[in-house]
Amino acid sequence: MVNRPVWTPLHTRVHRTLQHRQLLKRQERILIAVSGGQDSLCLTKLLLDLQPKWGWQLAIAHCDHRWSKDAGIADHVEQIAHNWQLPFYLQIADYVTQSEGAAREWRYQALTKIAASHSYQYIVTGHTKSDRAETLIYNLIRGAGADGLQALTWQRSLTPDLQLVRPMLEVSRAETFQFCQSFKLPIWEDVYNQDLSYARNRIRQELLPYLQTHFNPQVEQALAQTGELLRADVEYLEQAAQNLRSQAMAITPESINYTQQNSDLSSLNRVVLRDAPLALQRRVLRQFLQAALSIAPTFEQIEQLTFLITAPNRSRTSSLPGGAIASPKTSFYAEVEGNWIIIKKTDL
Ligand SMILES: Nc1ncnc2c1ncn2[C@@H]1O[C@H](COP(=O)(O)OP(=O)(O)OP(=O)(O)O)[C@@H](O)[C@H]1O
Repeated sequence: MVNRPVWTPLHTRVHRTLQHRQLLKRQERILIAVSGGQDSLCLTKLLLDLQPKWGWQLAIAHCDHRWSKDAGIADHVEQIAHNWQLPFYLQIADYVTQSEGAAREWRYQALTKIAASHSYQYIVTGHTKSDRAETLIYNLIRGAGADGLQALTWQRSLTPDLQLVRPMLEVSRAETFQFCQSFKLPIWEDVYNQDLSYARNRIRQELLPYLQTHFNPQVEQALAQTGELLRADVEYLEQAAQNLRSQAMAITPESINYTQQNSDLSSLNRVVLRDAPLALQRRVLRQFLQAALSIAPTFEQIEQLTFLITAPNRSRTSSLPGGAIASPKTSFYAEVEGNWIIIKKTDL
């Protein structure tokens, strides 16, 4: 007789979320990113139990940052994969990453590499509603716009063939803990989670409990909802900005003239932008700078370009960084020529 998994309300919720949001397809090959902590263990158990309904092929991937305090986690996760009879893939960092940010970047690269070499179309992570609330606060303090505050999204493309999916953004950390307890899942206690020198940990352990006690007992839920509302707003605005940008960059005899004169530079028709709302103007200009110079523009750089939409002929920005296309001998700036805002290059 086949042992049916014990079904909980959380199983039903995640199953419905996957259906409703169309996050994962049936029969797909899915790589679960497992750190060994409560969230990714909870996710693995849920997907394993849902697997007969969806026909997925599941596997576990773990990234070893080679931090001394992490010694033993990789073996622990491998043992879990073995017990659940799932394929296990391990990537070990070539060198020890220092910052949280660098570790995260390496981790996503490592996961992408595993997925590409074993033909997985999805990587799933155990991010929760609590992570969403923390990320929102973290980015708010650093001065992010709506894009930073939408924080974690349900899915995004890592490469044209690979999606990152976060199926548990409506589940709280308290719930994943409860779930792991009730199924006696072997959680690895991450010692870094106690270290208050990491901003995220201080937000989780001090700031959120403070807000909960003194301002709103449901603060986590409220912040996660704000993140979700902003996610939909950002998606809509980005799409509208892309449409407007293609109009402003449409090839006309005038623009051909400019591109012939300056074959490597980009131009944008400012007349098309003039009557657009400021929110769209800023987004178009950010996309334009990103595409032309391969940079993530700052607030000030975007503001300088926004000013050019109505500025007199020949107005220009101060020097702009060249990102991937920079060399020590060149610098860039944007200048108004008639109806056009043009990115120009000067040789120093
Ligand atoms: N070492 C690891 N190996 C594999 N997966 C990991 C590892 N660390 C984290 N993950 C995955 O990422 C999820 C989030 O982990 P955590 O919150 O620690 O990372 P984070 O740095 O905040 O991530 P992000 O920047 O994506 O928000 C985990 O639930 C797990 O799915």
